[in-house]
Amino acid sequence: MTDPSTVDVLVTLLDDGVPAPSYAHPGDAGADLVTTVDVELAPGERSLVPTGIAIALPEGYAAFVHPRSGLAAKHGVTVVNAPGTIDAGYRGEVKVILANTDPRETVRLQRGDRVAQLVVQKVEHARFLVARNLPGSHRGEGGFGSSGGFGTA
Ligand SMILES: O=c1ccn([C@H]2C[C@H](O)[C@@H](COP(=O)(O)OP(=O)(O)OP(=O)(O)O)O2)c(=O)[nH]1
Ligand SMILES: [Mg+2]
Repeated sequence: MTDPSTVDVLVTLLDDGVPAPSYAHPGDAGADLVTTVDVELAPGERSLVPTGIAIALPEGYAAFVHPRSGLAAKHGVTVVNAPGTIDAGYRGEVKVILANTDPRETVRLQRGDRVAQLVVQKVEHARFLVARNLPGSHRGEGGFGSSGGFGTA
């Protein structure tokens, strides 16, 4: 497999001992983010978690904070606003809004744990052209399960 194309992103490390984001495997889409603090999440609780990094994305890019599937599957930990959007112009600390969806178990995360992953993507800016009518399409206005789905289809 060939490696994905790359883009240079400047990172400042705001916390000694916190690594720059890194990809666990060469072809991974997401670079792991760690928490700089210990976090305890009771069932249903959420927390704004610092990652110890700030980044400068080139114009025309954004980064998206995604949950990690292992934490989600094993512990019910997710990112509330998934995917969180990091704008190219944002220079503050990247933070992750974690929540514990498990109905019973408290989750304890430790400083240095990888809690989310950052996906860097090219983004387009739209010119929103106001029109009275939109061109027809096969789907039309159908949505929200119009193509069938579970059980009663
Ligand atoms: O998961 C996230 C989401 C956002 N941000 C930072 C970077 C982003 O550029 C900024 C604003 O995010 P967003 O536009 O989603 O939040 P908002 O509620 O619209 O705030 P604002 O009025 O500052 O745009 O907050 C994070 O660090 N983590
Ligand atoms: Mg905003």
